[in-house]
Amino acid sequence: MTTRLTLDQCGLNTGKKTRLHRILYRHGLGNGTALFLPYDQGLEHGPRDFFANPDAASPRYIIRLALEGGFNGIAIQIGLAEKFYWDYAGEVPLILKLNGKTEIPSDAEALSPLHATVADAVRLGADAVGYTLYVGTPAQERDFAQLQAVRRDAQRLGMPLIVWAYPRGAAIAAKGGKDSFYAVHYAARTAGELGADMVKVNFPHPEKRTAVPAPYDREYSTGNAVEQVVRAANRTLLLISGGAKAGDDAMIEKASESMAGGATGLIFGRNVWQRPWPESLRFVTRLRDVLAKYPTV
Ligand SMILES: O=C(CO)COP(=O)(O)O
Repeated sequence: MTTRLTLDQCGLNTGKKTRLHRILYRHGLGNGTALFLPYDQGLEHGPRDFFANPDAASPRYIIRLALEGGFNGIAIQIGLAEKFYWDYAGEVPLILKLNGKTEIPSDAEALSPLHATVADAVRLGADAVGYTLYVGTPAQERDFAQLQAVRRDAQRLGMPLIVWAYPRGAAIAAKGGKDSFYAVHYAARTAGELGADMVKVNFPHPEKRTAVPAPYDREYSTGNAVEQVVRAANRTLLLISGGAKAGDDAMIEKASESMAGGATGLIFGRNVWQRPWPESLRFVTRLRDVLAKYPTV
């Protein structure tokens, strides 16, 4: 059976470990797994993401979902954190996203600029910070340098660093695309190499494994793809993201395969809040049922 990475194996300083312990064992199911509610899509994709369920345009809908759904944390940008987090402070952990961008310019040379600091996260009572790293774009060098400064502050202030590791750009497109096994596997490794405490990746698509050059075409032809991505992340806890809205059963299968592969948890946004109330809450219950089967021991 696949074992899940424990906090004690992560080599964390006291503040980071305390905060991650709070997230993983004092919230959600309290069994070491994580269910995060991301709500940065209003910036990243624009208001179009709220057309499917207009109620979700209001942070209050998200707050209600986070609380009633028993999430381990919500990931939001500084503006919403400043204006809304106090309404439910302490009841659900805050992951402050430190960088972000709109989808208006093309992603080809994507770099997500910083607009908040680790010190802001401390001031707001956050339990982690989030950083979006684009792996493989021509702007990668500047991205790595920007991440280095965040990593140092996070280390100094005892703040867990969660890296959204997104493969992007023409080079990735030529090697199977951003959801290919190659891209996701490499992105998880990259985040671990650069000092992430937790890494968020897209679900690796096994059927795209062969779209890349050797040795990927033969080395990774069998088994649970998530398991291999978890191994690539080493002592960095791994989260799998939801992606565009899909059917219930497909999402539950994705969640189960992720957890069976050793992921610490799920960070599902649109698939949760693009549903109207109370359908959204019912779907969260199904996700929690999956997590309940995979406690971290
Ligand atoms: O982490 C995420 C966005 O920040 C994932 O969101 P989605 O589940 O909507 O893809």
